[in-house]
Amino acid sequence: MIKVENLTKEYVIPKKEYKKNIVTILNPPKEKIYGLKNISFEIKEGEFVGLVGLNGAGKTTLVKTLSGILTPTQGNVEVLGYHPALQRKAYTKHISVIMGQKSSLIYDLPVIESFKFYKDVYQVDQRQFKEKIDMLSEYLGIDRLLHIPVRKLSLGQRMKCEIGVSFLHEPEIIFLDEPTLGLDILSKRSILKLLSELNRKFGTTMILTTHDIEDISSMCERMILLEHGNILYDGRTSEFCERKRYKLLEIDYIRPLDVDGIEGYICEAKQEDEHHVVWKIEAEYLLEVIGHLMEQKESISDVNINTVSLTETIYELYEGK
Ligand SMILES: Nc1ncnc2c1ncn2[C@@H]1O[C@H](COP(=O)(O)OP(=O)(O)OP(=O)(O)O)[C@@H](O)[C@H]1O
Repeated sequence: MIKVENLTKEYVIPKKEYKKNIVTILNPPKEKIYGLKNISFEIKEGEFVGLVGLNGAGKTTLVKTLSGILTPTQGNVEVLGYHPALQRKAYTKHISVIMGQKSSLIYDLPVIESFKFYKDVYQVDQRQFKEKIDMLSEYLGIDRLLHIPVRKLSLGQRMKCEIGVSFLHEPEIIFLDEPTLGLDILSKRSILKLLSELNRKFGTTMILTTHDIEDISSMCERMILLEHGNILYDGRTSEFCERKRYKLLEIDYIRPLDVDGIEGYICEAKQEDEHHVVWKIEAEYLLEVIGHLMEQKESISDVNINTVSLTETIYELYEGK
């Protein structure tokens, strides 16, 4: 459904600092910035993929390239058999793009007017439109919002309406660029849950970008982690979480601990006081370490296990720790 081969996207921008002379004044030098560097992957129909990465990782560049807004500098992008940037008009009938920072709704008019506008844009017939409105308002719980001007909606309510509008023409793919930006934790959860249900109910392929891996860990089976335009990880989210997750073992001890045979599993040891140490262990070695501690339980007065957040784990991965 989505096939990306050796995709590179460069931006050419004016150089900030350069020596001024007659040549450079007449022809100011430019520099290249890489949005994406030679990346390849495929996405199958019905997948819900999380695109994760820090600021500037290339998430928006990838979404814009996949949705036909940007043209690749090099490489090949094929979505639903289309070349998005070259066949944009025919292609956009099959997709929707939701951007957390931008609204596709008409700010001063009641929400229903935006639905009517997109009905005409996508040439949805009147009977289908009525059915869709009924179904979406019930599903998204937006029926009482339809007659309120967009400007009076909360961010969470607006996002539900954005999702409603984006489903009007039954797109095969929805690109969501940080749809939960600025939402409080409850609205965020409710939007993510809705998206996950819509993906399951309609089989719509969804590509969601976020900074926050915790957002996607429960709903996207697959994640692609980007860093400086490269793919750092592409695979099952659960596998990433299991493999990369760290545990913190807080140990209170009476006598010095014997770490023979397990010292290799302790990524970090923080001696908090004379009888209290915190070990950072990769989750997959936790049982072995606990087993080893059990053998010296007379020396130990208490052990607590905590989990390091996934976001923190990703930051460490970026920093190459
Ligand atoms: N229009 C542009 N002109 C020049 N450089 C750009 C442009 N858009 C993006 N870039 C650069 O491309 C790189 C990737 O940016 P992009 O916006 O795709 O990252 P992102 O992962 O979406 O970041 P964020 O989470 O901050 O939105 C960055 O170095 C950015 O400065």
